[in-house]
Amino acid sequence: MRFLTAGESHGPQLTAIIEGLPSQLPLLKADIDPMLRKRQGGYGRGRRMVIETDEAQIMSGVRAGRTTGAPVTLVIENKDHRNWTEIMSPEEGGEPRKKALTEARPGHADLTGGIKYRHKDLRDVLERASARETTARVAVGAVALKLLSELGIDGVSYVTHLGGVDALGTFGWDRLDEIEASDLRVLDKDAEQRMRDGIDQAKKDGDTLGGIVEIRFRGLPPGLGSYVHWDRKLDGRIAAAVMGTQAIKGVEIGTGFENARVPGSKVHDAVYVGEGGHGYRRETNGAGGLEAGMTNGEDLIVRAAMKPIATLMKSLPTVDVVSHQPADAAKERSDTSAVPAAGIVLHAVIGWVLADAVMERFGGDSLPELLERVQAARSYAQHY
Ligand SMILES: Cc1cc2nc3c(=O)[nH]c(=O)nc-3n(C[C@H](O)[C@H](O)[C@H](O)COP(=O)(O)O)c2cc1C
Ligand SMILES: C=C(O[C@@H]1CC(C(=O)O)=C[C@@H](OP(=O)(O)O)[C@H]1O)C(=O)O
Repeated sequence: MRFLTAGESHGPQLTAIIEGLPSQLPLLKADIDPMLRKRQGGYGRGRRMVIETDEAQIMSGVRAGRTTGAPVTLVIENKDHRNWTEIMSPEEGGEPRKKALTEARPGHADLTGGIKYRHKDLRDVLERASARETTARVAVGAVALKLLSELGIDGVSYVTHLGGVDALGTFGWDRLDEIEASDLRVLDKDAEQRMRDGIDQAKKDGDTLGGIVEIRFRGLPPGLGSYVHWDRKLDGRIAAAVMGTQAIKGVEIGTGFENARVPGSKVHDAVYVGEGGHGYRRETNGAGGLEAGMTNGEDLIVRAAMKPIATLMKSLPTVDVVSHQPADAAKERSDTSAVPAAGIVLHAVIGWVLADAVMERFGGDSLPELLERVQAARSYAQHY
């Protein structure tokens, strides 16, 4: 499968085209919109999220609630565009240049993007670098998650750290409702309050905060991805999708970094004969569900570090790219922290990688065909 996204942060809309979905997949707008709404949430987001009420329009590839096998086009309107029509107009004229942004923000795409694409109004850079684009990837990911759910695979994201405050890392699938009920997506009420206080303080100080999110999937059949060639390894493909997300600066699978500190006997997950004498089971999951670039049937566990937002109200020193004089970095309207939202984005982009790996391994032009093949592979693994 493949997809492309297009659209600027303050342009009229975001567009995504997905190609390669099987036919007969039940798909409604209602399968996509709740995830878009979740991505907008989280304590610490800026005023833009009050303006937008993201919803997807399905413009092709679906009839009567089922995919046809043709490319699926998704459109999400930018409600804020009405305030930016002159500035974002594709027509020539003086108006679009009036609000030129020239004080490059350290940590954002501004300076290098300006040099690379020869822009002196850095708005031409930030409009596409902006994480507004993640709306389109979440819409695409929601479709991928729908496909996975038909195969009995689902996932969740939650926050384990925000701006110096740790939340409980332990997780049980029975606590899903608790995660969804928290606007910081944490399981620990005490930590949640301290995170909230930290965000309030950062906002007062004109500063920003980052954090760590964990994403888990369950129900994955063994053997997605492959060890036979580097670019087919699923851990690499997941890491690329995670690192390809705005502001993500670190990724870990299972107990990744901790593994470097302890002996192998404390790292690797011993294998035992499965329940009733069939199949296999493990009692630990340090591998995070991946061995040699393949799913091993255990839960997939991915952790990602988000840096603090680059736009600071207490500006960092920079240089004006037109006057070439020292300046304070531009103050754009911005989030103070967007860690829970990043978790939703990562849930979506990992969902895409998994759905893509499912289609690659099992193929099938229609969902019933795909289901038969997945079922056969699960049964084979059970009796291997
Ligand atoms: C959900 C989400 C919201 C974000 N909101 C902002 C924001 O309001 N202001 C900002 O400067 N950066 C924000 N970012 C991060 C920037 O888009 C990102 O730092 C920038 O594009 C530079 O890319 P890099 O951090 O990956 O190097 C956000 C990122 C995510 C994932
Ligand atoms: C629009 C979104 O996030 C934006 C991401 C972003 C950035 O620089 O990445 C900057 C801000 O844009 P604006 O100046 O329009 O408020 C965020 O609001 C969104 O998440 O939908």
